[in-house]
Amino acid sequence: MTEEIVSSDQHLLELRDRIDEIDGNIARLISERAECALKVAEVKKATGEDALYYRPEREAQVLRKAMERNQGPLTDEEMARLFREIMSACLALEEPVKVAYLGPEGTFTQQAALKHFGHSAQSRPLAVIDEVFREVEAGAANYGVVPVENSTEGVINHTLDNFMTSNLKICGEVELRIHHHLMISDITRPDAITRIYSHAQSLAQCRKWLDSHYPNVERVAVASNAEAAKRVKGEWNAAAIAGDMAADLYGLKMLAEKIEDRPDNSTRFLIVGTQAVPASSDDKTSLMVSMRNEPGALHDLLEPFRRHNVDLTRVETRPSQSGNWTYVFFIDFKGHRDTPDVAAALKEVGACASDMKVLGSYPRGVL
Ligand SMILES: C=C(O[C@@H]1C=C(C(=O)O)C=C[C@H]1O)C(=O)O
Repeated sequence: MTEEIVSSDQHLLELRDRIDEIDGNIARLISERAECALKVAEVKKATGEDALYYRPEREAQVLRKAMERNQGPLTDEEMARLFREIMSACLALEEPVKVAYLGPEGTFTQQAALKHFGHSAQSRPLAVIDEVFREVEAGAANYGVVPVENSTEGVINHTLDNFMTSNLKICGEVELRIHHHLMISDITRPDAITRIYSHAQSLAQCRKWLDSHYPNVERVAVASNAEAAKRVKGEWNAAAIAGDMAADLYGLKMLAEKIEDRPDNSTRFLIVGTQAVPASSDDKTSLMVSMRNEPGALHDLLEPFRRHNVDLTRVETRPSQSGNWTYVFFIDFKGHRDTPDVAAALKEVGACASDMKVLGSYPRGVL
């Protein structure tokens, strides 16, 4: 018995010694990698004032390689997440990247910003989507993160409409699985809830769950689900629907977890900036087009994509801001604008459109 304990203790010590040794090696290699990144910064600086330190296409390639190389036991996603943070720290050594996101703190957009840029980025919450665009246009932030579509509730019109007046480009996308929880504060009486706060989108994504569990409770739409979490702090008869980050931030208790109606509920976010991103070999392009209001216009618009084998991933229509009953199409497709098939399709669409703007070619979301 005692002998067994001694030998398992001994085994544990040996394994921990081995882990210490491996950690030493990892630390040395990470430092070596960071030295390399600093040298890359010098090369970039030599290109002049407007040197671009953050390179979305290269980061996507590094993450994809981390996943391809992985042989377990960690999952590919877990491995990529670790590399995400290493790169984030290396980039911060070159030049800390400044990111504006649709706040306040604790929103899913903040979670998306962290997922895309890692924790070494300097991030700043802004109150509305327009402000995120303005902050990047003014150069106060290098990039902005805004939601663009939800798998249950559809498009976020405000984001699309901003592209009609803004010159910003899309530099990346990030997808996030959205889990909503019903949460309460220390003073809330669970049996006396008369009001549930959340963002309108989140209330809509949990509509069926609310209908069956809280059919007679008032649903109050507020500016964000972080704001909902904040309000619940001081109310004994209210609950909020929000995500994990908001619960942590405001120290709330979960009353029911993962209450979204669809288990695959996810939101896609865009990274907006001023740079044109080179091809990463697995890219998407977003396009904004207006057509003359005549028969067959939509067919003429889509036909070149079919002919050049370009795979459309999304088509949205928004009323144009220049006249009644005229429309702007937002089209996403696979491929980079510099590749021959995409370039040929774009040229033909441009010839029949009354107006066309390529919003950006960017790496497909990796994580
Ligand atoms: C090191 C570079 O700069 C940044 C940091 C990267 C990294 O740590 O791998 C990758 C791309 C850039 O955002 C580079 O451009 O290669």
